[in-house]
Amino acid sequence: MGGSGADRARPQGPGPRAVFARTRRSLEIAWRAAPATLTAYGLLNVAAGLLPAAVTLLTKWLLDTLQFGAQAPGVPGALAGEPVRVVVLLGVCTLSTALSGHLVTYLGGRIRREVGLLVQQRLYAKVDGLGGLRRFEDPAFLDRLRLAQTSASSAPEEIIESLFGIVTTALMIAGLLGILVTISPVVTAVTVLAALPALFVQLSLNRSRAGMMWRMSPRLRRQVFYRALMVNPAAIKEARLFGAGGFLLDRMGRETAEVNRAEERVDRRTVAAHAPLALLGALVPAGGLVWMVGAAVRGDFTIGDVSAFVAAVAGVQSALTGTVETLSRAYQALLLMGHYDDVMDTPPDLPVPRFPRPVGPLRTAVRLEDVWFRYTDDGPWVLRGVSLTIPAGRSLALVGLNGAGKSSLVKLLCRMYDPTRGRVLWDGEDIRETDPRELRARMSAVFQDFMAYDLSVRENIAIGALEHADDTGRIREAARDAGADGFAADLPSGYDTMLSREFYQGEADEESGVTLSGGQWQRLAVARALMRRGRDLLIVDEPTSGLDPQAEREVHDRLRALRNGTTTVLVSHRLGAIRGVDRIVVLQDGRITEEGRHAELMALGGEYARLFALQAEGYTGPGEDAGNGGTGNEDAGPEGAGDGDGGHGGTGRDLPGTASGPAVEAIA
Ligand SMILES: Nc1ncnc2c1ncn2[C@@H]1O[C@H](COP(=O)(O)OP(=O)(O)OP(=O)(O)O)[C@@H](O)[C@H]1O
Repeated sequence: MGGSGADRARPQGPGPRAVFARTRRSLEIAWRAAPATLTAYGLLNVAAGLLPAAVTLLTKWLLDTLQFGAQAPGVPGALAGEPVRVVVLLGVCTLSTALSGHLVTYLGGRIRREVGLLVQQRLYAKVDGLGGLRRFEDPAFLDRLRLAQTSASSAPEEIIESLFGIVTTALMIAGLLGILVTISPVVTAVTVLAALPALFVQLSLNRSRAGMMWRMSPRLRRQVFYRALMVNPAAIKEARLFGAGGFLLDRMGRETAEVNRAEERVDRRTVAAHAPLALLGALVPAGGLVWMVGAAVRGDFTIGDVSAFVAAVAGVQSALTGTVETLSRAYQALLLMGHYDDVMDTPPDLPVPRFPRPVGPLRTAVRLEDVWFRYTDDGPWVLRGVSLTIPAGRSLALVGLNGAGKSSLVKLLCRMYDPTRGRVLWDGEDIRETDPRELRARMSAVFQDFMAYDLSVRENIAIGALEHADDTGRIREAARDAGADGFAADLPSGYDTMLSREFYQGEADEESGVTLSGGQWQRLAVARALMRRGRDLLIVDEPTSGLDPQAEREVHDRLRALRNGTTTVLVSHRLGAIRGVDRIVVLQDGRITEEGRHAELMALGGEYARLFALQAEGYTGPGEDAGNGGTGNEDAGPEGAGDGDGGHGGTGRDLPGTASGPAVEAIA
């Protein structure tokens, strides 16, 4: 979050270099996305800029020709005394003006769509390529990313539109002023001078509006956050039970009111500044017109001059107003483009060497060598000098209380982060020397906070190994192994049934989804991991926390069979389920405190034996001294404080009183 407070205090107006760089980037994107459309758009804008002056001039010539015939002053030879030719030209120009407006809008839309697509692709390819997780836990980066997501597809197109808009109005103003100068340099000077205050006042108002929007943006985002909470099913459950709806509504209302007050202040200043400007804007042309008419009556000006004056003054004024609006939009778009640039220029959090070492099949071991890890530079150590060997083909279980560092260790194994100190070795090679994608291709995993995708059952499983997405046999086998085949086959469209908690497309639509239970989602997550069969390392972080006793038994049996020969790292609070692994490692406060087979650790009588005994008491019912009233049993039991992790904990991580779980079987 560092520095964001100070940054918030002022709108970060882009300097000239940033304006140039962002405009150039926008043009480059538009050129990549739609070169022909961009060229046509540019040419049409130039034409649109020149046409008003042409119409004004032709009108003047027409009137002068009607008044003076072939002797009309200033009318070119071919048109002199030829009002029909002038009318035809005037018609062509008027028609072109009308058509060019529509064409510019159409081409602008095309550019917007093409640019939006390209920018979206680039932004999300960048996000996908960031490699690790660190950036996604940095609030400042997330904030920028959110802004880039909402604005990135529109900002480049708006910058281009503004750029061409400014070119158009500049041409228009230059053309009209050119005509005015030929009529009267004094009138021209007065018109320009009268328009300048409006320009400066508008620019200053724009800046203060942009500043207000910038200062209000955290409030706007919090407002969106409260709004989302009020319709989020998970949040609604709690809001209903705790009666927190009013609290959220009140918070949302307060944020909105604060934003409204700030907008109101800027609106009032705008009105106050505009009143004298409007007066000036009306008086100058009116005064000029009175003077022109008087001079025309005296014979100093022709009727064509008067008509050209009226059209030119009105044209210049409206063009200047348009420029101000365009500049204001450009300013906003340039600010937003800055967020996109920031995201695009973010370096990856996991450096990948230019020539990464290939990751071969695991032959000897994965090894952690004196690994120290913390999530932020000033945060507490989560792992403190962990050294650990996971021999190829063997299974290892990580055990420890909540917050001991088990999941963090797993994330280091998958190279979601690099250790702060120490090394993780794959067959002796530091995994920092490898490409994380290649490394992860050698692994499969079920994470504690697994994903539930609003896709079909088939797709939910196939995501584990998309190269086999069409292999129905493999998908069904993975589902069977995870205990998901039974309920999946019974769904309305079997494996093609859409699973959804959010999308609904109407009663008759097959796309509208079926909602699964927490445990069913978890079985799909296990099936997804099992789709990647034959990988070198299988990581299973709390695979059965939401499963019913029967499914838990089945999944553990299957995992036991699968880990035969597969290098496996298993994290579980169900100590009975992991007692069969080759090695159990106890983590306490980021350090390894015990290590060995189940029997060895039980004989040691340390932390593992204590946790195992506590859990056994839970399963054997209200024993003489089981659990209640003991010493700090809220923390001591591995399940005691486990709810709430990753949004999926809490769903029966332990099932006290059930008589058929593997833990019971193991302990009995
Ligand atoms: N993304 C993160 N950013 C900062 N701190 C984190 C992050 N993830 C975990 N931690 C902290 O790291 C410590 C270890 O967490 P970790 O999830 O590794 O524990 P665990 O042993 O897996 O716990 P549990 O049994 O509850 O799953 C905790 O103190 C936690 O608050």
